[in-house]
Amino acid sequence: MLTIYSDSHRLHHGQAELIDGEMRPCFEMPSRADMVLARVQAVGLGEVRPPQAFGLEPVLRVHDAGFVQFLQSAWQRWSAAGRSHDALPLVWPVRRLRTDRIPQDIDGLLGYYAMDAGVPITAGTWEAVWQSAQVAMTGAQLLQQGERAAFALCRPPGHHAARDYMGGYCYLNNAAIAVQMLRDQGAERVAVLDVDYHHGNGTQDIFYRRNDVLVASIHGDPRVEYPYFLGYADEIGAGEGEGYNANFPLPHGTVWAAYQQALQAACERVRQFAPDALVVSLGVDTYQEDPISQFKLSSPDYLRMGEHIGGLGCPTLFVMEGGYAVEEIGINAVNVLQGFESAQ
Ligand SMILES: NCCCCCC(=O)NO
Ligand SMILES: [Zn+2]
Repeated sequence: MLTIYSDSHRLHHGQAELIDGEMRPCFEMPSRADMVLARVQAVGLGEVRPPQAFGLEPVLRVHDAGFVQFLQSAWQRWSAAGRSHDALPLVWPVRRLRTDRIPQDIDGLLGYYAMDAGVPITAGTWEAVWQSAQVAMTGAQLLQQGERAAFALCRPPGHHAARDYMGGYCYLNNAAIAVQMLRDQGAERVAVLDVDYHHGNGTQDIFYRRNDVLVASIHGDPRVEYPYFLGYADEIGAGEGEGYNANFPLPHGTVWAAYQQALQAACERVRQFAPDALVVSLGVDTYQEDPISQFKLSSPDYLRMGEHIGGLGCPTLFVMEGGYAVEEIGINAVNVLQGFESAQ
């Protein structure tokens, strides 16, 4: 399987995130991608290629132009306010505050365009985010060119980013951008299977009213897990998109036996949708040792996960999302890819 990777990811390394009521070192760190790349190379998964350059147009097929412009200019605005540490929001527009007016001040803009305090912006963030999206688009192009599968080793991740907001370590929605590129290049129907521990609120939001993209997600129950405010089973899509969104929330402590049942149900939804291509949001924070997550999958379970996905028989683009047990992230992510290949 081909891997697409850009070393530009290390330009983004937030110093701290607000978690459990205190500022702690960011879990989303450069070594995550280094460990996955090392495992790809150690097992000889296949060639590792740099991303192609696709420009802004495909990004603007998914994201709001004002949001993208904010991402491009946020560090400069933050620096112009005399600050040299990471940019973080300090206020958010919750219920009955106005969002029909966009603030001009950087602190107002950060809150307007962020859903949480998990998205530090540094001097190199935009370049890293930009290249991460190019990595995903390159993967989409490889599928269009006939590859059965490809692995977009994206960092930062993307599935919490919606059309016009960032959050949960995500800035641009790499998987959604790849989906839209596949649609624009001829795929009639594209399915997204999100196996990250956290609900991909951004991906759901982007495609919620559409029937050309099925989004199926297995994740921690939002009653007790981030992102808390989306990801319930009764979110089935709206308008033309009704019936094209499927959430499979699971409780803390979920082990493979229960996870597998949800995965089989999600795969059945994909099978029924009969997509021309499948994009897998591959987070491995479902791992039993993950520091911020509460499922209990073991490393061999990821081989099984890959087999289930391979059994769908679709051209598949894997897009790296979360996973914070850095020592095992490479083993677990590549196990999915090797399990997939064994089922081809
Ligand atoms: N700081 C709150 C938790 C952020 C979750 C990031 C993630 O892994 N999403 O898939
Ligand atoms: Zn996650």
